[in-house]
Amino acid sequence: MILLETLLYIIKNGKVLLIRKKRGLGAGYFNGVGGKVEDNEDVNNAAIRECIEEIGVKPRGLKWMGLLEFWNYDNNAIESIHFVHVFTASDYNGEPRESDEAEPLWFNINEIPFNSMWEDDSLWLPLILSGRRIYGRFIFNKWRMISHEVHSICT
Ligand SMILES: Nc1[nH]c(=O)nc2c1ncn2[C@H]1C[C@H](O)[C@@H](COP(=O)(O)OP(=O)(O)OP(=O)(O)O)O1
Repeated sequence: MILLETLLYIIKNGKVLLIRKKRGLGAGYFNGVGGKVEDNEDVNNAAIRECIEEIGVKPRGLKWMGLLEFWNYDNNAIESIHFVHVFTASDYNGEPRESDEAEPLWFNINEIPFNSMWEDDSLWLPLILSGRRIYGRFIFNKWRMISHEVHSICT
């Protein structure tokens, strides 16, 4: 199963807006807003739509910050491969609100709750928050990370 997905981080006044995910893959973890790209949708529009659906705000000033691959094995068989386009946004319209999918919360950029996030996030999110574009590939077995690589993208 190959999946195309998005993640978006709104960064404003030295803080980043995360969600506590309430259901689906990674439920209970803090993460950016995001989800699956729909048929005939580009990744930018998917990132905007997911933000509106999950926390009720329209992000502005979107920047494409990189591509992450999450390969999840179940012993020797591939269970899923996720291609995730990552964006930042510098502003938004509306007021963040909770939905049945997500609870939005602001964190200082240097106080990200990595202990309550996906294992891979501490390896790449600080780079993105410092303005670097990246490519990363993370290999999991039953969603426990077994190897990783992270590269800056030359611009
Ligand atoms: N290892 C990982 N680290 C990370 O930071 N985010 C990950 C991740 N593996 C998956 N994700 C993110 C990417 C994407 O935004 C989201 C996909 O989860 P889901 O399939 O539950 O999506 P949703 O249910 O929110 O999407 P929809 O079905 O479109 O509503 O999880």
